[in-house]
Amino acid sequence: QQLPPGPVGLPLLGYLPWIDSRAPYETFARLSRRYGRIYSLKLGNMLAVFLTDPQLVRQAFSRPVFSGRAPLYLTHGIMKGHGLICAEGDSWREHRRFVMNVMKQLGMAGRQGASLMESRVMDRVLEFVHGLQRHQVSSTSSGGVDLVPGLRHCIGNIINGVVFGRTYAADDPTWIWLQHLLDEGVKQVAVAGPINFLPVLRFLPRYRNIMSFIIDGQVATHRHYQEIIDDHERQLNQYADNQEDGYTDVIEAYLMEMSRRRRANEPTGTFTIAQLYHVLADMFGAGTDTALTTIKWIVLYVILYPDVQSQIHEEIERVIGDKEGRIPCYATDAKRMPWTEAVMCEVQRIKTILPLGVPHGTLDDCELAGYRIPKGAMVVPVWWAINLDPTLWPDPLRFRPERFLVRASHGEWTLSKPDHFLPFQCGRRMCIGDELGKTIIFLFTVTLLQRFRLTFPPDFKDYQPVIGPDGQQRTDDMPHPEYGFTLVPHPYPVALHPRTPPKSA
Ligand code: HEM
Repeated sequence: QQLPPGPVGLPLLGYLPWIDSRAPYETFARLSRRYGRIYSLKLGNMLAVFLTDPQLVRQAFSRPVFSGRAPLYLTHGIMKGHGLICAEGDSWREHRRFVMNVMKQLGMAGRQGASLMESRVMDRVLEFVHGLQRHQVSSTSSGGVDLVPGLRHCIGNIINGVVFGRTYAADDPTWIWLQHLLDEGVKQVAVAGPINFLPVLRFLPRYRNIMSFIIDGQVATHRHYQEIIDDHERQLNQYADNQEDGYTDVIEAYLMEMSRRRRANEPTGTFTIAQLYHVLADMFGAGTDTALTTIKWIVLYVILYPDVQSQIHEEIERVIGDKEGRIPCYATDAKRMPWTEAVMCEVQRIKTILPLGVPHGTLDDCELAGYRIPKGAMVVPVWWAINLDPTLWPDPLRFRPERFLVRASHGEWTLSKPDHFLPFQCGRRMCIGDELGKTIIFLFTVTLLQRFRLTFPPDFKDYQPVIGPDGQQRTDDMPHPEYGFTLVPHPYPVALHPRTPPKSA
């Protein structure tokens, strides 16, 4: 059997010199047009296999042999396969099962936990919109507001509550530092990308500084996590008799599991404090950046498409109401708001925040689509190509939420997500925070639009709607997004026009 076809690169470097460093996803989407639905190339010494057919991604990611992570320097060399995102084998299996169960018990996963998840998320959503309502006068008259700091603070605190059992005040210096580390860390990891394939680069001064930043940041965060863990241990010792009452966050659950194993004379196995640090960092990083980035794109698109925004306003008015000020509820309102849901899906399609997904790795030699895939290969689902494939999505560069709607037998529009729409990936490693992520995105977006009409401030001209030759508005030549771990829109300010008088202003 042969390897999948693909371009030949240079010795040692492989195809690295030809990759567009600002938009690698464009390079890999372009290659798929030449080599088809599965192709391979060398990145440094590593064989990378690219999948641009969603059926092939489903097929591969459902198989145990494809459930590893690629042996990148950052995941295997720095993170040493700890935590959840970088882990493989028994440690990954045990921790994934454990964390999914904890999320369920905390009401943060699955429909059955809807009400608890709603209330935790909604507290932070209200904090966010109340903060905006206090600033709205200056925002419409001047250069607008930057929604990102408030969003990052509130979304971060949702995850903090679940993971660490604590939230921070917006001006808490520790919190400002933690957010900076995440933000900067994501950027630096992206810049350090080539080290993954050519670890020798880490000795060059440019990369040495980045590696120091990443490693020092890791040591400092772990030190902070240890203080939080110590607090939890003190609490648990104090209330040792009531441990059957259950836990309220991931740290507590983890410590209780370690103590249960010790009392039962079971080996603690892969459950160690070092491993806990990484699980906490993974959940904080994976949960905050993804949801925040998705909301940034949604807000941008509803500003660029005012008619789309008006239709969301109409739906909010009809289902939730503006005037009485009832707060939205994901569990009951989302299914009655197909247009709003379709807009969110269409944004996730047209601006895939993980255009190269989260790559997997092969744990053994195997076969896919008739080709030989060796052990230790990196397997990359090219969502950028899949989500813009004209055979799956007609006129893919047009922003058309209608593509996610079908007319039901009773004549009403309902949401319909095709099988090839997979923003949380699929199979054995599929995102464990999908329900929480969807709840956060829905509640922040809908509550914001319930209270405000959003535009750019009059003097902001970075984004201009472009009308294509067919007379339809297009957005394919908007300012270049920034690509790190996620694809982030070029920053923009927002003018907030209140739709209902704020109650307490
Ligand atoms: C819009 C929001 C989100 C998106 C688009 C998203 C997307 C993804 C994707 C594509 C993966 C890779 C799956 C794979 O390797 O096959 C992933 C993994 C993961 N996600 Fe999310 N995610 C989101 C929110 C969250 C939240 C809120 C959490 C939890 C706090 C979370 C926790 C994780 C974890 C722990 C993994 C690693 C799973 C594993 O390796 O077994 N995610 N996510």
